[in-house]
Amino acid sequence: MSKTVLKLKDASIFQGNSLVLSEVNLEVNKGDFVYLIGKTGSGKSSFMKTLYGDLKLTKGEGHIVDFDLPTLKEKDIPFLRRKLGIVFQDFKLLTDRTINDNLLFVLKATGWKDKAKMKDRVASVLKKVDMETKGFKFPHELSGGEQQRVAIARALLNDPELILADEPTGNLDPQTSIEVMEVLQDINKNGNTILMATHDYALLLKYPSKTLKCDDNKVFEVVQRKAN
Ligand SMILES: Nc1ncnc2c1ncn2[C@@H]1O[C@H](COP(=O)(O)OP(=O)(O)OP(=O)(O)O)[C@@H](O)[C@H]1O
Repeated sequence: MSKTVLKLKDASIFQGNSLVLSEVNLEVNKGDFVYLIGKTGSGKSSFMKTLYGDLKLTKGEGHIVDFDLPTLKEKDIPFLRRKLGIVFQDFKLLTDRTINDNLLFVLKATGWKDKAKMKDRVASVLKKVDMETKGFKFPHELSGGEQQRVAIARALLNDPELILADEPTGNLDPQTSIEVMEVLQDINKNGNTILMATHDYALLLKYPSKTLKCDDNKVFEVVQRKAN
């Protein structure tokens, strides 16, 4: 049986006092690629934030990579995030240092000590996203698509059990979106589990996969018709 990396049962997601999503039930298993879609304001980001501990789960049950969300303490959040790889729409690279130093910074912050192993790890994740020759560059010297590939490499550093990608192609043109999507597809084929929020329906059609939709304060699975 495949391992469950995320499970929510009758969960409600709030922003302050306002209810964003209710009766959320879902399960993501190891190796899955799952889309989360829905129009602006439907709750995709709030949903993602709940999963990485930025919003508290106050109602219902939630379990993610061996962490229990309702009882998650502030001090547990860094440990939860070490088991997750998070990719944002706006890349969030540190602009004052090179790509290599961006990645080394994360390794240092997550307890890595051995310099040679750190260097190898950085080279290995950059290779996975086809950026192994660009480590010496600064973020502003890279295109948006390249920066996002680096952000994906950064998410892979600690071998995450689940990658949460919140609109990873939201700032990219259609062709570059496809290139970034190819990277995500590749790492999924290599065994990484991915939950990706998007409003890019073209990507869904091109790369069909399990799809959850936020609408009317609920999350439900959409059955995609396969193109003949
Ligand atoms: N920090 C906040 N404080 C209060 N309400 C918020 C906050 N962030 C979002 N909301 C509200 O929560 C609801 C869901 O927003 P959310 O950002 O999760 O939607 P979304 O589907 O991710 O939208 P988008 O695609 O525009 O990012 C909206 O009604 C929004 O106004």
